Amino acid sequence: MKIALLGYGRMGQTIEKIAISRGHDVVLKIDKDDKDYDITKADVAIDFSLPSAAFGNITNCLNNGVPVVSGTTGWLENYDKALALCKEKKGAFIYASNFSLGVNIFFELNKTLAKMMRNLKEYQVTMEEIHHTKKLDAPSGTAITLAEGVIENNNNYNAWELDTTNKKSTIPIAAKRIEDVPGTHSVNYASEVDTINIEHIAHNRQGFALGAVVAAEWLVGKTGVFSMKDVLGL
Ligand SMILES: NC(=O)C1=CN([C@@H]2O[C@H](COP(=O)(O)OP(=O)(O)OC[C@H]3O[C@@H](n4cnc5c(N)ncnc54)[C@H](O)[C@@H]3O)[C@@H](O)[C@H]2O)C=CC1
Ligand SMILES: O=C(O)C1=N[C@H](C(=O)O)C[C@H](O)C1
Repeated sequence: MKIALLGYGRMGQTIEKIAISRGHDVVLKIDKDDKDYDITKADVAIDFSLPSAAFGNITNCLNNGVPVVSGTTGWLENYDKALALCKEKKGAFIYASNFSLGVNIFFELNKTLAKMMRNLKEYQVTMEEIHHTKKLDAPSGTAITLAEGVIENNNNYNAWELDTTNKKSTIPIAAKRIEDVPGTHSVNYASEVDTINIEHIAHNRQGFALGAVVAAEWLVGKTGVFSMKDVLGL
């Protein structure tokens, strides 16, 4: 497969190594100063760029009939427009806040736990995410997906907020920034007598990168908007 990398930073470079090891050709490596390139050289594009750049990159792919996988976080105010464009152009698109197999299993575990806690009013949920100091967005896309997973499955909660909140129906998300941490997420249900805690710790970026390449392999030849749940059959 001919792959275009849109964003050649920490993730773009990790994805390149994994793509090559799986027999793919990286035909374009696009970063912030690359403007005039022909995206149709690629069979599929993988976007890990910046919150401010992702929507433009996705739009360019969909307008040119190139399937696109995006892992960039912090651009979701434009997500519905990307879906509409994908439908209009009969294109192929996957966004995931986290492409790792482990986190996608963790997402399902989070939803199951949220259902189990529905009638247990003595517990209050909080979330924490820890990332490296270069991260631009907070809370992380993964933490937002986790919060949405609780809200959809537990009607004691209807919103999330960064840091603290006074409302019992709002999930507080603490975002910590510590040098070199690839990504740690925890969901905690605390009562007077105990705490139930589930946690995912990424040890490096390999899992995110492998998931993005597997998603790209899966997407080529399909039409529609998909999620990692579709790719992994979860
Ligand atoms: N969904 C997932 O599994 C994961 C998502 N991420 C997200 O991916 C994004 C990138 O993360 P990193 O690689 O760590 O960041 P990074 O800062 O190392 O790389 C981003 C690169 O995009 C470049 N860029 C800027 N404007 C661009 C444009 N118009 N087109 C193409 N590239 C452009 C930057 O110059 C930079 O080299 C972030 O939003 C991060 O939250 C990161 C890891 C996993
Ligand atoms: O910026 C990162 O590094 C990461 N971003 C994603 C997010 O915002 O959830 C995924 C992962 O945690 C690493």
